[in-house]
Amino acid sequence: MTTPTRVLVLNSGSSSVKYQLLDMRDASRLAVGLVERIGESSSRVAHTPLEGGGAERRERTAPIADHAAALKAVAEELARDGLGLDSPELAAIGHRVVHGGLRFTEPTVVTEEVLAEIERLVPVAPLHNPANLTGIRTAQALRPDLPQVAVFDTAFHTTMPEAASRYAIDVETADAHRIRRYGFHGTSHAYVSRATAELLGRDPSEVNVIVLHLGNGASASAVSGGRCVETSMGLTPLEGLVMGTRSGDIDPAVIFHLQRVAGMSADEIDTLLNKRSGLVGLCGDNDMREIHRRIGEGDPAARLAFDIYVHRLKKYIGAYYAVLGRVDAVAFTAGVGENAAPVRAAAVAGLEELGLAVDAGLNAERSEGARLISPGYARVAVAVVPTDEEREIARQTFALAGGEVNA
Ligand SMILES: Nc1ncnc2c1ncn2[C@@H]1O[C@H](COP(=O)(O)OP(=O)(O)O)[C@@H](O)[C@H]1O
Ligand SMILES: CC(=O)OP(=O)(O)O
Ligand SMILES: [Mg+2]
Repeated sequence: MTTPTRVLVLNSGSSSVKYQLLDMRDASRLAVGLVERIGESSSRVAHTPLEGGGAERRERTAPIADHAAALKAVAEELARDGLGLDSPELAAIGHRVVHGGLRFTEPTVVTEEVLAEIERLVPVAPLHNPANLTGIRTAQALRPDLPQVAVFDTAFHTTMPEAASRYAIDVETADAHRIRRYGFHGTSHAYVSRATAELLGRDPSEVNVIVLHLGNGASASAVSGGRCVETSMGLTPLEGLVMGTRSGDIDPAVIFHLQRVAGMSADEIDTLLNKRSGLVGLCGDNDMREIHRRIGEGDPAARLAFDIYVHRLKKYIGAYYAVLGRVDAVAFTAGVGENAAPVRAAAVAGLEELGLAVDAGLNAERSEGARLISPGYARVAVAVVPTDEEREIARQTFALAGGEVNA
């Protein structure tokens, strides 16, 4: 029998599951897909078979009640292309797990004890860890013989110095409740900071990079010589930048004020800040494409939402510049970072004195891979670097499952 070389990666979010099936002999993708709007009446399943598959992209809407049903839909889609989970070519299943606390600094083979620890962290990642757990348990039930590997969003940030990772609150209280800054999107920050060094033709150990991961959730990180020294998310993925539906930084007293004066409960405020704030709270839309369109029509609420988003981003670029002392590159990634040229231009506008500038022509271009968008004279490279959390999770999963990774 040949050695299995395929890895299935599951990235379970609060209301979606993204997946990729890869062949780790060359890290090529055999299929990619997405189940979104889980729990709504019109969930969408989009499945694209790739290399050698020969089959067409398929899309359908159907009510998918929960993550377990979503995983079943994923298994069915793969099976239709002869890529089912029963395949003997599958070597392992890799899972993105958002919160790993302080304990998980490396990819980890899932055991009952690991599951219990991920469960214990649910209160600090309520939108994410429950979905991750369901993904793992469902995959285990389908393939109990395979290693299930958890790759943690928090792992890359465990190198942050205490000056960055501690909050300035009473130490005993903080320690008793493990309150500190953990940071998230670490797989993406690690991958993109390395890819940026590669784009510059330099070793990651030599370069300082500010990574701006701007998806639905958004975070910034300062990476020095390949190690994370600061990041914008904290105890939970709520701190930092303005996001699609999350507020990012606010004065914590806003919460007490809402409790005491507006009579809101802790759960109501949690929902307000996580789901009804950010871009959606400011203008009713969390999709940057829609915001661009409305700005084009002269819509003042969309304009203000954009300005607040970019203002916060610029503050973080300045802050991380100061933290790093010397910056070699600023890298934009994820849905907004990779696609929204106006966000990139506005975030860097006026920072010429810091050596930062964007070339309008390069910024407006559309292309697949990593690319520079700064003019030749700029001291600091500004780059668009597509992230690929799934491929990175596959690489780490396969390595842990004993495979030789060539790509
Ligand atoms: N062409 C585009 N122009 C501007 N923004 C875009 C474009 N495509 C995607 N986006 C933004 O990217 C977001 C999704 O980013 P993504 O990284 O896929 O998020 P997540 O992984 O958190 O679901 C969308 O909500 C939208 O705001
Ligand atoms: C941690 C986090 O915010 O993840 P996402 O962007 O997938 O919501
Ligand atoms: Mg994402």
